[in-house]
Amino acid sequence: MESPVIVAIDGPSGTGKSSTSKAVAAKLGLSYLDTGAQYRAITWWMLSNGVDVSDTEAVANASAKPVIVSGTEPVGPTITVDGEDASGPIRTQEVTAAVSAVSAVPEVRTRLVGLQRAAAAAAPDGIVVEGRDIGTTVLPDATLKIFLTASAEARASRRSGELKGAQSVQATQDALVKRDAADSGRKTSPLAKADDAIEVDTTDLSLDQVIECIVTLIEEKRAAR
Ligand SMILES: Nc1ncnc2c1ncn2[C@@H]1O[C@H](COP(=O)(O)OP(=O)(O)O)[C@@H](O)[C@H]1O
Ligand SMILES: Nc1ccn([C@@H]2O[C@H](COP(=O)(O)OP(=O)(O)O)[C@@H](O)[C@H]2O)c(=O)n1
Repeated sequence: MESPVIVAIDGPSGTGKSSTSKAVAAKLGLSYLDTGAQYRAITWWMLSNGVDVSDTEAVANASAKPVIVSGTEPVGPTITVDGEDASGPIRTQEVTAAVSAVSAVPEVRTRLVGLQRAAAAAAPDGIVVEGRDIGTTVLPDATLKIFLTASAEARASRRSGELKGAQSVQATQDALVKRDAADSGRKTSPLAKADDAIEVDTTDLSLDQVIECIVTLIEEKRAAR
């Protein structure tokens, strides 16, 4: 039997990681894990339980408490915190504004990286895992590593399409750039391209083109084994 294929997809916000990873996993019959959703989930728990997210020690001390479970089916990924569906509340702007501070705390990362490696090891046919440090830290031996990029303008316009006018494109772009800087500048496994990752600039590509490109790269890797 073929050994499971492990695909790491990293990159800044709005480059298309989630949409591409889900579609690629569904096409190839692989599992799917959104690690950003896990960082959002732990952040939501901190905010809901009165933990001051700017207090690193308080966040570290609470980091083992929430029970976070991710469902890895690409057509219907799920996330629960202490048994409660968290898929809606983790997408609020309040969580988005706080997540970089929480995800910079080493104890939070150690906890979630453990869950992420366990999910990859448990995937029967392989998995597509998306995030910021999958190729560099979580799964350094991945079969294929992709680093997605896109201009800040393209990313902001994609995101504000999703927010349906709740925020101006400029405000969305400013918030994205600020979060990328925090994620790239933190000490513990910052957002970074692994040396052996393939960079794909999605600025002028359609979602279908990006999906096709990654499916082809995976098939090439499989054929070479
Ligand atoms: N290549 C692309 N061209 C146009 N829109 C895209 C492309 N890739 C993704 N999108 C759209 O951009 C938005 C953000 O994509 P998403 O997959 O959530 O990015 P990320 O996970 O990197 O933050 C979504 O609305 C998605 O449909
Ligand atoms: N592997 C990962 C994934 C996300 N994150 C953090 O989680 C946040 C939210 O990730 P996300 O993928 O949901 O963000 P979007 O790009 O979808 O808005 C990021 O801004 C990072 O602070 C991380 O630190 N490491």
